Amino acid sequence: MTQQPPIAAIATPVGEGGIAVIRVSGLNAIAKVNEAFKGKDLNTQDTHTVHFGKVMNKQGFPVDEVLVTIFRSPRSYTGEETVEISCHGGVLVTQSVLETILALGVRSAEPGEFTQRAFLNGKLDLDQAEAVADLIHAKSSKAVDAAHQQLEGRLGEHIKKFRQQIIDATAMVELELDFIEEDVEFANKEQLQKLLEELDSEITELLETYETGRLVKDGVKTVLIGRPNAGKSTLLNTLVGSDRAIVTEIAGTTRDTIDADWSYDGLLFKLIDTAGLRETEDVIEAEGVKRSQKAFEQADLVIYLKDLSQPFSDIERKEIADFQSRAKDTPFILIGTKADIETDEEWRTEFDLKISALEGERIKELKQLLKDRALENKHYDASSLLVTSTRHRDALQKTKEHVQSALQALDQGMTGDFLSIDLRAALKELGTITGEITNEDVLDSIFSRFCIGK
Ligand SMILES: Nc1nc2c(c(=O)[nH]1)N(C=O)[C@@H](CNc1ccc(C(=O)N[C@@H](CCC(=O)O)C(=O)O)cc1)CN2
Ligand SMILES: Nc1nc2c(ncn2[C@@H]2O[C@H](COP(=O)(O)OP(=O)(O)OP(=O)(O)O)[C@@H](O)[C@H]2O)c(=O)[nH]1
Ligand SMILES: [K+]
Repeated sequence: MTQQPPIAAIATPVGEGGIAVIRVSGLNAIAKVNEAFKGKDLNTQDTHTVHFGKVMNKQGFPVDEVLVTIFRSPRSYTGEETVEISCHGGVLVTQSVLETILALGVRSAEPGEFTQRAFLNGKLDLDQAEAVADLIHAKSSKAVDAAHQQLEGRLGEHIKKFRQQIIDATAMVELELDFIEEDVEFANKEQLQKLLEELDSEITELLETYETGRLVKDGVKTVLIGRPNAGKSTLLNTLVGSDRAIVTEIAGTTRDTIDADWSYDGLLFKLIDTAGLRETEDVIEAEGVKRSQKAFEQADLVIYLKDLSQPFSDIERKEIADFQSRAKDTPFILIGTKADIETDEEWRTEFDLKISALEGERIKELKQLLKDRALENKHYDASSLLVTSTRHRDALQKTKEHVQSALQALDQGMTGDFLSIDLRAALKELGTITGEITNEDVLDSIFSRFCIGK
């Protein structure tokens, strides 16, 4: 393992806290920190041991009382020699300790640089490094589960299995190339075809988890639409449990879309309250209605709200039917609101649910309905592996295309070298997921998502 020059950063959030941690990793990190440490000689201490002492500045004054943990290479998160300094959690104290270390000739770490080093040192595959960022950014418990699965290497295991299958297929192709004269080709062909078809369907199966994975990781974009005064803002406030959106009896109160995060049963919903739909002369309101339409188009889940205290006009019926058909595969939920107000209207329309946000009627049922519909037709169980990143999905998609192209070549009786080209390309795509094959740009875009100190 080659160790790079040492880097340092505060690994805990900036702010007042009980303690804060400064991380130092790289060549001679222990000796470096030891220069500023008053206590035991850190140079002679074992890996994974903790030591009490003081950090002293160049003028010989104590900066803080600390606990220092040392990790000897390669047994650390980064694989490099690493020191963690736990100091008192004040903003200024923490900054002073960091500056004391930087003054020893240690460079400030870039965002994600520790994890990047862990990747370069083979401690983590690229997909695992990405999972670290996902874990940190996770906003729901299902997103945490998915990131943990990936961090544990579950995606990597699948990729490694696919790789082995392709290598096996390549070996068969090459065998055929060697014995082309001896007519072993035919016996092999069926076996090879079976292997590639299996691979194709396994990749497809993994790819199919992406739709769920995306919802779990990014949240379900849930758009509330309907006529002015239908009760959209009231419902949003009821769900999130605070007065996020302004509610008044004036139709046309909500002028712009309003976003609020709401979690239910481990799933994150990104609720979007929209301006009530109507023709309007008001330019601001008209722009709001335009934005409502846009939000609708990007939705993962649509809730159309209809005020049950108002008669149902034909225009409204048409509008609903229109939205429903435009929603296509996006789940569409029709909710009757203000069920607490009596009406003698005969409802010819099937509502999924009739609620009263004001009285809290059937809100529990609504929450469950939202969750069920959001994940309908999507197999989800907490232990299953999900593809959650577009980068992985794209690479898997390309792998699949190469495998299919190999199958086609086989079917058309093309020679082995054609198959080899496809198989090699498939292998390369898989390698980009785990990071065996990568480039500067990909790494930059991945690690720049991290915070400093990770
Ligand atoms: N204080 C602290 N807490 C932390 C981290 C850290 O770096 N420091 N982590 C960072 O994100 C996570 C834990 N990840 C870690 C992964 C590996 C090793 C490590 O020392 N690995 C050695 C030894 C393993 C062993 O003894 O079995 C190794 O891999 O060889 C440490 C932390 C979360 N909590
Ligand atoms: N009785 C009753 N009134 C409700 C209920 N939900 C909302 N309202 C009232 O209906 C009016 C409009 O509610 P909003 O939540 O502002 O409706 P909106 O659909 O967001 O309205 P716009 O911003 O105009 O699009 C307010 O006076 C609410 O108090 C309900 O369940 N029952
Ligand atoms: K209103």
